[in-house]
Amino acid sequence: MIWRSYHPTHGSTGNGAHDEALHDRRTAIDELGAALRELVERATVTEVDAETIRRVADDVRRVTGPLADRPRGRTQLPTADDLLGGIRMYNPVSGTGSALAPPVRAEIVDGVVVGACTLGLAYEGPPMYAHGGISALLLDHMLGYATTASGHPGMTVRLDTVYRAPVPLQTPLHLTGRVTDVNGRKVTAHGIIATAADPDAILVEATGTFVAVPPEKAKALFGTMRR
Ligand SMILES: CCCCCCCCCCCC(=O)SCCNC(=O)CCNC(=O)[C@H](O)C(C)(C)COP(=O)(O)OP(=O)(O)OC[C@H]1O[C@@H](n2cnc3c(N)ncnc32)[C@H](O)[C@@H]1OP(=O)(O)O
Repeated sequence: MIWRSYHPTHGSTGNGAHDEALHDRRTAIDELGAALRELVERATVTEVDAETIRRVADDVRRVTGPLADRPRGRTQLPTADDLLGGIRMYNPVSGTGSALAPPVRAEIVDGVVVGACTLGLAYEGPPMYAHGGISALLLDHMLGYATTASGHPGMTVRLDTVYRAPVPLQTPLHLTGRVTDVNGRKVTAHGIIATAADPDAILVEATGTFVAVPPEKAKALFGTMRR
């Protein structure tokens, strides 16, 4: 599974009408995701008065009503996703439909996953800097992408994170992830977060161990999943 951002050419089935409807749905999800992220960031940075905040809260509750019509449960995959094709619209790191994702844009360059994102004030931990858990989240994602892209997908069983310097908010970031060792079912990967302006100065780095899930475990964990 590769958690990449959606692009219109991904996941083509050869069925024109179906592909067009799917593309339209994914584009709409992209648009809603962008609007939600803007809402989250504006709600975080605003210093308007309490009356305005209450009015916006009422408005938001009202406009989200239509989305409640056809909810899916945890065993049902989003119809816009293509799990095996690596399209996860709501992934909380890279999903363009997610209100939680920065989102990270990542690609593979010479066998290394290279990512970019900018974290807004919604991700704040220490004043002006990213929450440490967010850095770990981004790195888990980068390492998971690297292990999957290398042909050795697995689940994280361990993530060792070293915080060398705070990660600044509202600053373009540079992220990497690469596989460093494959030993049977166990894969080790390493990644970093730096600023785009100074990509060699490591702010946070992580080493992760990923374990391939054997078929019987996969059945127990994911067997109830349906499209
Ligand atoms: C339909 C498609 C869906 C596909 C869905 C794919 C989802 C991808 C998700 C990607 C990334 C995530 O966020 S994953 C989410 C966070 N991670 C999780 O929730 C994983 C929770 N952990 C687990 O469920 C389990 O540990 C498994 C299933 C991963 C592995 O269990 P297991 O099969 O019983 O493995 P086990 O025998 O214990 O260990 C195998 C080897 O790994 C080593 N090992 C185990 N744990 C550790 C550890 N913490 N640190 C070091 N090494 C460890 C063992 O010593 C052993 O080495 P040796 O004796 O062989 O030398």
